[in-house]
Amino acid sequence: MSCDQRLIVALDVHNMETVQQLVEQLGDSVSYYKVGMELFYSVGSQVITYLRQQNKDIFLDLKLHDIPNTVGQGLATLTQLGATMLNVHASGGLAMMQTAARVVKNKADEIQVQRPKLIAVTVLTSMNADEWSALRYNADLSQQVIHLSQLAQKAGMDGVVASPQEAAQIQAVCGNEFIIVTPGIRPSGATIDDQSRIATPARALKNGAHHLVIGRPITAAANPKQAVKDILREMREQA
Ligand SMILES: O=C(O)c1cc(=O)[nH]c(=O)n1[C@@H]1O[C@H](COP(=O)(O)O)[C@@H](O)[C@H]1O
Repeated sequence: MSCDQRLIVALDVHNMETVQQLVEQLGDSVSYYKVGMELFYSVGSQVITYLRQQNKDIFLDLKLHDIPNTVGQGLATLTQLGATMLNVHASGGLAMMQTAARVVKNKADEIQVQRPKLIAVTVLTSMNADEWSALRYNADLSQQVIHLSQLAQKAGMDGVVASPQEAAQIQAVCGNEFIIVTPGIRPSGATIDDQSRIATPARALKNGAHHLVIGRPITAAANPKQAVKDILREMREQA
């Protein structure tokens, strides 16, 4: 089974033993993994070292959201770990994202490594219309996702994290080169869990997503390797 760079498997587990079991089991069928808060806060940078040794690409998803200086200093350290992609929250604002982009570029140049891609989280895929209106922003949810995508592009981000339901609109306003990463992917019949704005892998790709982030439908499956196989087949049918 060949791998597909468009699939990013979210390693939302909290020890190295489980990581190694999953990565060994999935073998060559998966080349790109996401390390998020649960795993990074539990085991630290050893998981990045391990995945690099396995020649895997890594999306280090720590969703930084703070004042520009703090985010910049945090990213300067993270840039040294060797992840393929890092992220911040777009709602941290234009100045914060500009600082983030500048710091990552400067640090990568300084230590002579490939610059990690830097993307911005728009509105979390777990959020539905009711929850959104309780936050009392002026724009409606999808308008806000598009607005934050444009702001991220203006700040020099390489792309955004958004739901597959907004991907087509983002592509229309930000163009094909702007990376769209979509979690909230559920193959038909899968448990929805805490996600809200979801789509199938096929629909997400049709809408213009470059990368699909998929966690529990694979990691909690009785047979994760078979789950990947089924998802890759569906993705290829869309190619
Ligand atoms: O930045 C992310 O990766 C992210 C953003 C978002 O809006 N929604 C979202 O679900 N994610 C992450 O994507 C993964 C989705 O996992 P599953 O719901 O298990 O497929 C989780 O690791 C989330 O942290």
